[in-house]
Amino acid sequence: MAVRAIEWVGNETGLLRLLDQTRLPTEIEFVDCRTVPQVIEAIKMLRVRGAPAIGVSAAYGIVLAAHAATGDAESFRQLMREADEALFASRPTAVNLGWALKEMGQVIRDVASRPQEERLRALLDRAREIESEDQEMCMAMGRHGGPLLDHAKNVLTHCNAGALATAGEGTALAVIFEGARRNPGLHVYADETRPLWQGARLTAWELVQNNVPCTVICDNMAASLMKGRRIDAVVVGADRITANGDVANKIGTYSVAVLARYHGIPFYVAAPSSTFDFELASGDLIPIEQRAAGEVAEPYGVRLAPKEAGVFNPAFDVTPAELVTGIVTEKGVISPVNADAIRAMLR
Ligand SMILES: CSC[C@H]1O[C@H](OP(=O)(O)O)[C@H](O)[C@@H]1O
Repeated sequence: MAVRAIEWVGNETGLLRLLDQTRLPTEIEFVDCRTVPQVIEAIKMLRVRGAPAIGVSAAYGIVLAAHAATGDAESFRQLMREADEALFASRPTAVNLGWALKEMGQVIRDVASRPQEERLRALLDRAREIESEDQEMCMAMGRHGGPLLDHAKNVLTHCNAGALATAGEGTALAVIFEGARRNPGLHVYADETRPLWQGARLTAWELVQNNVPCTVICDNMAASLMKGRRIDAVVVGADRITANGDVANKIGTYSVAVLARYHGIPFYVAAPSSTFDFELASGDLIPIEQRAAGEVAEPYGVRLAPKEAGVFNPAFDVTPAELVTGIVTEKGVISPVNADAIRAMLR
């Protein structure tokens, strides 16, 4: 994809340029972040979104924080701790955010007593590594997952787990793009993914940009397509996978997984090792982000429900491991999913 979701511009004193995904698919606009609050606003407003992309953006946010942390070692540590906590609090479900901040935290501890120029260079080097590692993991997930679609005609995906959600080609979409390269007849059904339409606005845009045939459907249409034997496989991304293989992903993923199981359709999850949270035993422990009522009841300022009505707007749900046919990681496909298989593959 020619347009990058995330780009560090310049040297150690540079800035973080983010593609503003709230403007897609009709406008290509960027936001230049020079401060941590600007990065936090972009994450909270989903200008940048997707578990790996959030992690990479937070890593660069730590570099931006260091620009202002020019004092002695103790004041540096204090300011960086405040930046870490503020970035960590921006969105609670995607574990990649916390993972990236932990990685940057190690560098902060290592360089706190060094001159400022050395601090900035070390932090930028690690943030760039996190970005390039994610790019490599996306390619590897494509390699491992693409063959799963060799005999598929139609694949369904939910939300957006593509280049817009990562630093590379995506997770689920990396599998689908490689699947389309190996199997040129592959067609994709993209759930629109209410309430923020990541599927219609972002996944369809990425597929069209990459000349992969796709059809946008409402989230309530997948069942009929499956009943009509129009779906051969499902591939989705993930925001957090717990030690037992339970998967947190965009709201609506669990519904798709139940439907796929009922109709005997393989349900794959694509996620890098940075999406696994071995500190949580099961998915019921995953913090689920609750978002504003307006996203459901008044999108783009159009009132769709009475103000007096309550609104339920969880951003994610949890699919139990037993509904997952396999998890595509950068180290291979874990199937059938279980805690031992995950640990053996990723540790
Ligand atoms: C490759 S992670 C993509 C993952 O993130 C999305 O959530 P959001 O758009 O709210 O950041 C969705 O759950 C995707 O599957």
